[in-house]
Amino acid sequence: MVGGQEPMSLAPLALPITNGTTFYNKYRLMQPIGRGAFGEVWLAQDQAVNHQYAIKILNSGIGIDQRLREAQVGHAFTHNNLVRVHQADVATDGKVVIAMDYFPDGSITTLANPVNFLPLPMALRTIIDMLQGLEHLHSHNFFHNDVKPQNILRGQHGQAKLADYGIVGISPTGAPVQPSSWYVLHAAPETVAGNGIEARTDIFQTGLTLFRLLVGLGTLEAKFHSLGLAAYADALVKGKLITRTDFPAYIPNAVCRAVLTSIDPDPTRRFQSALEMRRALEKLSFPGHWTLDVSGGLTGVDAKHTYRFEHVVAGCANASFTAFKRNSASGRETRVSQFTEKNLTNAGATKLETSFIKAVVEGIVT
Ligand SMILES: Nc1ncnc2c1ncn2[C@@H]1O[C@H](COP(=O)(O)OP(=O)(O)OP(=O)(O)O)[C@@H](O)[C@H]1O
Repeated sequence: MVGGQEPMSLAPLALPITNGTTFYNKYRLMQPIGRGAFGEVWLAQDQAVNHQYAIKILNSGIGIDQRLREAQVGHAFTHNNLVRVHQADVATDGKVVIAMDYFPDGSITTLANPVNFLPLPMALRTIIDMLQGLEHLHSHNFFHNDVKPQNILRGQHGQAKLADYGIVGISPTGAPVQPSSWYVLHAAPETVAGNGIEARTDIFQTGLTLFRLLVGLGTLEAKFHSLGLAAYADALVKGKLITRTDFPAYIPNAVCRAVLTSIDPDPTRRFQSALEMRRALEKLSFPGHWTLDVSGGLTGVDAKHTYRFEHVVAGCANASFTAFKRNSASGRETRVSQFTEKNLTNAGATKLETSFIKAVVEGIVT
């Protein structure tokens, strides 16, 4: 059970963190696989049972109890969508070493296309999976409080696994608790206002995570850098940081609404539970989506075709829009006459482009 009571033994030596170092006579470090604010993560071989683990080595900047709590939370739950911690220990130099399941595919951020977003079905699937992990944590009154793309790992069968329990809040009753810290890009209004974290705070962070998966992993960071901390927090609190216009045309309205509901500044207007949010997302299914091809152009994809378009502007009142679809099996490309027109204004061509993009997602291109 969580609560600082796990047995621990002191490792005899403060060891260097480098290839070949062996912790606790069994975890032999093989290669670094990631770095966070509080330490680093290594792939290690457990020489006793011949199995690979991810070893997180947490530096001594924060108290041992708090760092061990991360391990205790990760050890307390066994769930298909939560990363499991197997063991933890404290070295004599104060480093905390945590052994957890190793996921060779890393975080879902590795699936992003050249402009840093995930295909719509993959983004929705990831969040639906991850919400099941959150449901499990919430059912025990644990609030994750660090939901973000880097903390969602890819399991053996492609399923999303929520990781990193470093700033989890544990509530005896389910009431809000004060977090030890929070991730500034995803800070919910109630957290900024000093009212702590609760299950709906994780919903807020999940909404921002979904937004980043759909629109661009770096989108919030870019807003943060252009606005500065105070204006960014103010916009989040007022519900103005992300509006409908921040979503490109290839994100369906129902998905935009789900994101905007989950990041409503008023927790009572968000999805009220991870289950409610999951059920809402499970209803959203689209035959097509758009991604970027290697040359930087948008490419539509569905089960049978790929789609592209040419939007040519020859003068202020002389634009044309041509839509194409290519049969994926035969490779044959044809024009889509329903969405092809000449002698348009640029605004008219842009309108047709938006309609085509949406039609591909909704599967209504004939
Ligand atoms: N169990 C694991 N298996 C495979 N890769 C992992 C595992 N745990 C973490 N990683 C990789 O290491 C990276 C760093 O993880 P870590 O939890 O230390 O930091 P973070 O979440 O990125 O940052 P912070 O600690 O600042 O929130 C992750 O983004 C992921 O790519």
